[in-house]
Amino acid sequence: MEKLIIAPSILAADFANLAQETNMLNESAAAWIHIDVMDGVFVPNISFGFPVLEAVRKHTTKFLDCHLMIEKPERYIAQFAASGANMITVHAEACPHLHRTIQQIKSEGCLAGVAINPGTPVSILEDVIGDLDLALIMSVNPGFGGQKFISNAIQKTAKLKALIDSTGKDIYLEIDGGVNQVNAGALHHAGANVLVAGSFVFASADPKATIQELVSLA
Ligand SMILES: O=C(CO)[C@H](O)[C@H](O)COP(=O)(O)O
Repeated sequence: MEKLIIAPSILAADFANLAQETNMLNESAAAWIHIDVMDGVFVPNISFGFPVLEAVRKHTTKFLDCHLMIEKPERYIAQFAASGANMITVHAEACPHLHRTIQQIKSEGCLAGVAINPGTPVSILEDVIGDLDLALIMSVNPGFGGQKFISNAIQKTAKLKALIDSTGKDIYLEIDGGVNQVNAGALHHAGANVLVAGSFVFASADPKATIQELVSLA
């Protein structure tokens, strides 16, 4: 089966010890680090922005996967790119001109992703899928870590995998929210090749072993 990338979300990390948390991820089997940016408008929570991204970037050469849960993200793409993002993922629901925003991300030298909420159908991606480097299915309603996995995400993953395959291109298929050892195998089997995991990793007794456990599912 295809290689599986684990992207631990630092939303669940200890922010007072971010350097140590990042160093732990550097030593782990996680290929990516997931950065959850929330604006208190698109989602009912505020997380962090550029200073935290810059701080993590200072301590790692790993791939930084930035998930923007913000309204009209086109206002800030250049600054996220300059702050160290490798992938910038915007929400389809938050972009009045989605195609233009995807092109803007690429023009800043980053890979471009689009995320969809649990209530948004995969079909919304049909007309942009060929332009994407990554498509992300939210398996919780965005805004908070530690929520319960919505199992319908597994069927959505299979639908998105079929859409990606129809392009003939290599496009990452990422799942975010409530990922753990119980659902990770089914998600990978349905076609996901990037799994975000926040609380499952950081609340575990041995985060590096937990990451290795998820990677080993592939
Ligand atoms: O985007 C997010 C919330 O909006 C988080 O990345 C996601 O919820 C991961 O956290 P957990 O693994 O604890 O569910």
